Formats: sequence, structure tokens, C-alpha cells
Amino acid sequence: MKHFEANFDGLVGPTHNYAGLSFGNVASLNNAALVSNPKAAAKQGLQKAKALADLGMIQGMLAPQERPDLNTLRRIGFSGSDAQVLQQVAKTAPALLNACCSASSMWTANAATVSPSADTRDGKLHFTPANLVDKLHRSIEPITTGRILTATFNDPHYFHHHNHLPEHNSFGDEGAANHTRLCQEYGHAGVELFVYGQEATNPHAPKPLKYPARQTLEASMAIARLHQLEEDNCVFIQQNPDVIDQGVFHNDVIAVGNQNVLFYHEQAFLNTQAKLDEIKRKLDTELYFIEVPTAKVAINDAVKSYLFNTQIITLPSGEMAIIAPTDCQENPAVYAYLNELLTLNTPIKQVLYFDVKQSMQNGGGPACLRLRVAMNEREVAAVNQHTLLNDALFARLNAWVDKHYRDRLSTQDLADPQLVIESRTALDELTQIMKLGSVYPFQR
Ligand SMILES: N=C(N)NCCC[C@H](NC(=O)CCC(=O)O)C(=O)O
Repeated sequence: MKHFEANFDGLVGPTHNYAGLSFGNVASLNNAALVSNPKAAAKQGLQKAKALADLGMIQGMLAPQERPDLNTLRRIGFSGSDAQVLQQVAKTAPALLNACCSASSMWTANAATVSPSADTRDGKLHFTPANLVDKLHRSIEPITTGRILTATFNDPHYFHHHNHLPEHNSFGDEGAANHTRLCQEYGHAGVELFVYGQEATNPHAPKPLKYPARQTLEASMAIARLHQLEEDNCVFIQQNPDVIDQGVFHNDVIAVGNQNVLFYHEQAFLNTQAKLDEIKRKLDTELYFIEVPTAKVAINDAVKSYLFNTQIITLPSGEMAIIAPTDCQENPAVYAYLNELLTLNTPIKQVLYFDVKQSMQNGGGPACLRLRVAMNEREVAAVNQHTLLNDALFARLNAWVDKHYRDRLSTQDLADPQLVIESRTALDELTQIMKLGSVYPFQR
């Protein structure tokens, strides 16, 4: 049976804006108060996704969330009509309004952790939505994320959906951004790498001093148990706390893997050699560990350019390509490194650059925008086919964006009651286009 790795990209929602919500994420803080362009953001994402589909990859789209999140605003005591709720919160607690308006669900690498059926004891594909407890604006995502995932992967015979982990810092979970799977072929059992920032229950373990570690070992281990993984198929690796303090808020800002390739920065992990040895012991295949030295790419350059927030994909020809943001071309050290990489003896043979600047300015590169789901052909056939990107869906979604999205949005605009109406009208139509049913609070 054939097997593939599909990418499910987050469709950028109509309220995409820059509110400086993510302490520890340098781009988010630096670009706070920029005026955004939601229409351009959605189109940049769609272009990147369509280019992968055109390369012969299986490419899906995940719907955005309902924002402004009036349910959360009411839950914390704002009342009256929608317009009154917005007016009160804008006047008395604008930071809470910003948190309830972010389009952050676009970064679907944080939507969930996914374990393919080749790795799990019950032979099903497992999904656990990330609880994202470290950031208020992201902690309100998991319930709707779970509904969208269930509507997308909607056949219980193949797909097992778990609840998100308990909503406490001990179980801080950021999903696939801290999870990579190495394997020989997508359909063979692989080794799942869980990278965590700190051990919540061990006060003596290393942890960052300045910025938060968003993923805990306890959360990663809970996911491995829920997904019915064997100990021999898991490696738990601690992220280097020093790089978290330099803005590496998720592992996918410093490392990325695909099949038998692990591409990472020299300073990415703690106990690197021991962990690479463990991977070699647990995965019996030829492995390429591509380590980028600080002498060639400094951490600062990696964080600015998102060299490691690239997607490494296996093309239908069997060769691998890197999907990189144009920011990598604009950084001389990183561009030189990527050109050199193509001359090395690794499976990576091309680099393709995409402009995803609207997302990058909030700290989200190409890899943040996608959730990887390795599937066999039966599982692909069991996916909700209206979520898979082809020429028709691409044209339809672009027309939908043109009809409903604004081309400028500032945080001052978030209290505009018209934005609620625009956003709900757009999402209601989207659930019909993608045949998702009633996934949004306003539809229930
Ligand atoms: N690396 C991965 N996988 N994802 C990137 C997520 C970026 C996101 N930015 C934000 O949420 C910024 C929103 C704002 O400031 O308006 C975050 O920090 O969680």
C-alpha cells in the first residue's frame, strides 16, 4: 500500500493582526502594533499550500477559528449585545480584547500532536489537540481545534481523537512544533522525537531563565502514552534552555526532520550526542544528521530567518526539497548555508522560497503553518475530501478571501462590531465549502 506525508495548512483567519501577544517570540513582540493585511496573509498561505499540491504532495487546509471570541469575553464577565461586550472590553481591558481576537490558529504546527498508524498499538492515527496553556490567546484554541480536526479526519475507523491535556503549566503542550518523526518510509514504524523545554515536576532540572519553556516533559510523555507508542519508538530530548532564552520558543525554530534526515542547529538540544545515539539505536536505517554549526549560522540569524522553520518534504521523485521563507534568501549567512547544503551529500536537493511575511511578522514560518499527517492511501481516502487542496478548492478559497477579508487591520479595529459580522459570515460560508458541519460557537 502507498503511504504519504500530507501537510494540513492553517487558513489564516479574517482577524489576523499584530498585537505583541507572545512573550518569548521575538517577532511577535517586535512587530506589535504594525498594521496587518489579513487578505494578503491568507493569500500568501494559500499560495504556499497550492505550490506543494502542484509539486504532487497531498495538501489539506484546516479552517480558522471564530474571532473575536465573544464566548470567552462573556465567560469573563462582559455582557450585553456583541457590540456592548466589545465596547466594554476595549475600554476597560484592551489586552483581553486582543487576546480574544488573534488569528493564531493559523499556525497548525501547534494545533495538535499526530502519531501515524504505523507507530501506534491499535493501528489508528492519533491526534491530541495542544492545550497551548502558556499563552492566553492560544489557550482558547483547543476545543474548536478538536472539532475542526474531527470534522477533517472524520472516520473513527481510522482516526482516534483525544481530548487536550489538563490545562495546567505542568502539562504545557504546544503540539507538533515540538515533535518530529524519523522513519525509513512514511508507512513504516518510525521514531517519534518529543522535544521539551522543561521538566515541570523536577525543580532541579535545567530550564530557561528569561523566557518561558512552553512544552513540558510531562506533557510529551502523556501524549506518547495516549497515542499508544512503544518506548522503543520514542526519544525524549530536552531543548537547550539557552536558546529558548534567545527566542527559540518552539523546537521547530531550531530543528526539523523528515524521514531519515534530522536538520538542526548545533545548540538546539541538551546531551545532543547521547540523544543522536539513542535515535540510531532505535531506528535501524541510514540516517542523515545535518548539524548546522554556530560558526556558519548564529542563533540570532536562525531566529530572524527561520532557517529551521522550513519544511523538508519528500517529492514524488523521492528527492527531498526544503520549503523556506524568502527571509532566508535575505539573510546572507543563511542563504550561503542553504546554497552550500545543496552541494553536500544529503537527500536534500532543492530549496524553494515562499513569501509568508504576514505570518513571519508574528513569528510563524512555513513549518508553523502546517500540521503533518503521515497516512496510507486508505487513510487519505477516509479524510473529508472537501478539505484537500486542488485547483477548484484553491480558486474557491481565494474568491472567498477576496469577498470577506479586509486588507488592513490594526488593534484599534478589533472593537468594531462589524468585524464580528464579517468574520462569522465568512466562517459560516467556509464550513459549507469545506463541509465541516457546525464547528464554531456561533453555529451551536
Ligand atoms: N513555531 C510554531 N510552530 N508556531 C509559531 C507560532 C507563533 C505564535 N505567534 C503569536 O501568537 C503572535 C500573535 C500576536 O502577537 O499577535 C506563537 O507565539 O504561538
